[in-house]
Amino acid sequence: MATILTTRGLGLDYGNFTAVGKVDLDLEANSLHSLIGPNGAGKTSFFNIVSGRLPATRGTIEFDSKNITRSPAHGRVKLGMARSFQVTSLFPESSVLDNLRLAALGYEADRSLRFWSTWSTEAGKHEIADKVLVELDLARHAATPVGALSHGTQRLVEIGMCLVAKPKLLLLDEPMAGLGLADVPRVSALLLQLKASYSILLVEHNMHVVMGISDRITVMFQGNVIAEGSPEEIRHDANVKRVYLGSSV
Ligand SMILES: Nc1ncnc2c1ncn2[C@@H]1O[C@H](COP(=O)(O)OP(=O)(O)OP(=O)(O)O)[C@@H](O)[C@H]1O
Repeated sequence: MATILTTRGLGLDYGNFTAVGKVDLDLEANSLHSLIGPNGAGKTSFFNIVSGRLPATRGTIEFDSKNITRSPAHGRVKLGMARSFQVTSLFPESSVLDNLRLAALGYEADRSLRFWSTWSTEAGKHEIADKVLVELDLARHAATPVGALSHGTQRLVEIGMCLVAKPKLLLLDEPMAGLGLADVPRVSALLLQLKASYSILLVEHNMHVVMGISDRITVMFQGNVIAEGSPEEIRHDANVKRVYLGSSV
């Protein structure tokens, strides 16, 4: 299987503090790879360097066979990397479809300053938004204001706002956070469905979800990788149990 993302010795220091030491990670294309670990392990910092939000202090990142270590965040988006939006980036009074269309237009960075005037001519972008609506089974909510949706459905819209960029790799930061019990299976099922078409790197604290849907799991602790393997391997890893899982799974 092809590898879509490879990091070697990737690290990030905040001044004298090392948040990410030297991380080697290989993400197979069309797989769901989870990054887990206790609070402060460095997962979000790792996401920030992979997405280009923060520059790496050391190491390299290869994405889709290109060295992107020094590429700006928008360059990585153009190459096919998308990071999930937070709830706050949705327009609550606009409909689901309008939010998706705006996101689709927003990915055209060179058009961003004049997107209102090109609204009616952006048929291609509308088409992508329409497709994502169907892909996420949100068609019945197309005209509903996002603010009127349940948390779970809003989370699907957030993921949809990544998909309109037609990414190869989705970086999802805690998609289950804040969801009610009833919404968790719905969002997990969507992630399972998406890995047929996208590669996914997932940071998530819900261990039942992680163990149920991941192909591979990397465990971080104090900035470094302490284990990597299948859910079964991770579940039985003595070191991982000691520092993170305990008897929770
Ligand atoms: N801007 C910053 N400046 C200094 N230290 C930071 C900064 N951001 C994060 N840290 C520290 O870096 C370490 C790693 O934080 P990070 O948020 O990456 O961990 P995490 O694994 O994502 O944790 P969580 O599961 O709680 O989100 C923590 O000790 C944190 O306090």
